[in-house]
Amino acid sequence: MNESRTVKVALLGAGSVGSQVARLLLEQSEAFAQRAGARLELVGIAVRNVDAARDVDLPTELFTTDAERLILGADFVIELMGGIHPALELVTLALASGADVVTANKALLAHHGPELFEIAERVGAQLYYEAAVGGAIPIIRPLRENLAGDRIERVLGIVNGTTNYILDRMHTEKDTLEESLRIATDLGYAEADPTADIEGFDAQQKAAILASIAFHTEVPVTTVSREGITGISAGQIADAERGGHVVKLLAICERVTDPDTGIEAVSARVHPTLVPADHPLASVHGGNNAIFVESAAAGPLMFYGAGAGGVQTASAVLGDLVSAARRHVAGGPGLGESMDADLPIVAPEQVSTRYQIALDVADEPGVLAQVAQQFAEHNVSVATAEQSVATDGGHAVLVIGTHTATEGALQQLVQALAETSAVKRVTGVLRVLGEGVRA
Ligand SMILES: NC(=O)C1=CN([C@@H]2O[C@H](COP(=O)(O)OP(=O)(O)OC[C@H]3O[C@@H](n4cnc5c(N)ncnc54)[C@H](O)[C@@H]3O)[C@@H](O)[C@H]2O)C=CC1
Ligand SMILES: N[C@@H](CC=O)C(=O)O
Ligand code: NA
Repeated sequence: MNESRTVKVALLGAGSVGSQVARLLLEQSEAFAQRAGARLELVGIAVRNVDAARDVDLPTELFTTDAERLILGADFVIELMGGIHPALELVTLALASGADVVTANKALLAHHGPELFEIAERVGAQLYYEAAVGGAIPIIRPLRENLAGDRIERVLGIVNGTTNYILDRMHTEKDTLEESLRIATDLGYAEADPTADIEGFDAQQKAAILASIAFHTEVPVTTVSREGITGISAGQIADAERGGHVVKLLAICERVTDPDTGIEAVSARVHPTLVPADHPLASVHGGNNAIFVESAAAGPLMFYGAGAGGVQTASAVLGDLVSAARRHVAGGPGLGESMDADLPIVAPEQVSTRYQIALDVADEPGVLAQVAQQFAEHNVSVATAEQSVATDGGHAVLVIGTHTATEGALQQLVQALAETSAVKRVTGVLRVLGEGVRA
């Protein structure tokens, strides 16, 4: 190895993740030089305001507002600004100029991945993105490299640290969504606009990325059905606990085979899910993430750890940088993205799962029969039913668990229930995680 060689690294963004990447890159330059076979010189950090206060002390002379100029003088560009614009234009510029790019930007990859990978392939540059899914957890490289010789059936888990932190506090501290989000933001977990977290857009983007790699199929982010956690009430959390569950926001990506035709397709979705309290996913606390991968030969694998946080995510970014630098020094082609399977995508209404439906109903005879009739008419089979009188005594609460039903049938059923005279209100609909890691 020739550590006297130097490669130039430009950093875009010095927020929660970027400031930690810069600090570690400066503090551990000797160790990185040994591992990469070249000195990784941080030549500049592009920010919006060079005088802004920062959590980490970094040499002021590194800061610039001229991102384009910085990029054009670099061998590697680390993009940690977030958002689509100007990240898209800057990453495009970097790749087109032949620089390898490391990014943690799932929004950018989910919306513009194919065009960026195409530019990278055309010019022989590399685009690395381990930090974009699961923060510090190695999951992109295992899917792209270690499992490239296997057939993946399902990727399922918790992929957003902010919402896991919030739901965890709603269970354990009986805290509100708003207060928990404030703390998650202070901890550096949340996106610049936390709507991305709580409405499930961030998890949707991650699901699109995971499904694309796992099934060798371009899965557009718009085909991933999404429901966030803003509709989850303290009452639903209490009901979940009474029924031996916890509520988790899950991303579920699976290969499904039509039993009649044998045709395979991909389904990807994100929604709050009732997880049995003794399931491993129920023990994933705080900002942690956990992702199960089920594959034909390897069987079930679980990836667990810090899914958000500045310094934790910096680990994944720097791992990519060292890999990229080694390839740069050693030469040779990097890994290509293989989207050759090109499977069709399952329409959201055809996805099957189990549900739990909570209803406020009139406390009078004949109600159960009316409700049961709606289930029968919509071909949704009842697995469990529990009725209790509401604390105000004015009505009854009915919680019904279903056998597996399609999303389409479920939506029609919920609408019909809402219009049934005995039903005062449909208070909650949650999907239920099935046997093993299935949903
Ligand atoms: N915070 C976390 O736990 C994780 C974040 N990510 C991703 O990493 C990226 C960065 O996230 P954070 O560090 O949390 O964001 P942040 O909001 O804390 O930092 C963003 C930085 O980029 C700079 N920036 C934004 N727009 C700019 C522009 N137009 N020109 C120049 N500078 C600009 C900001 O001034 C700030 O320094 C995002 O893509 C995020 O989704 C990924 C995994 C975990
Ligand atoms: N906002 C994201 C950050 C990491 O991807 C999250 O909370 O998971
Ligand atoms: Na990761």
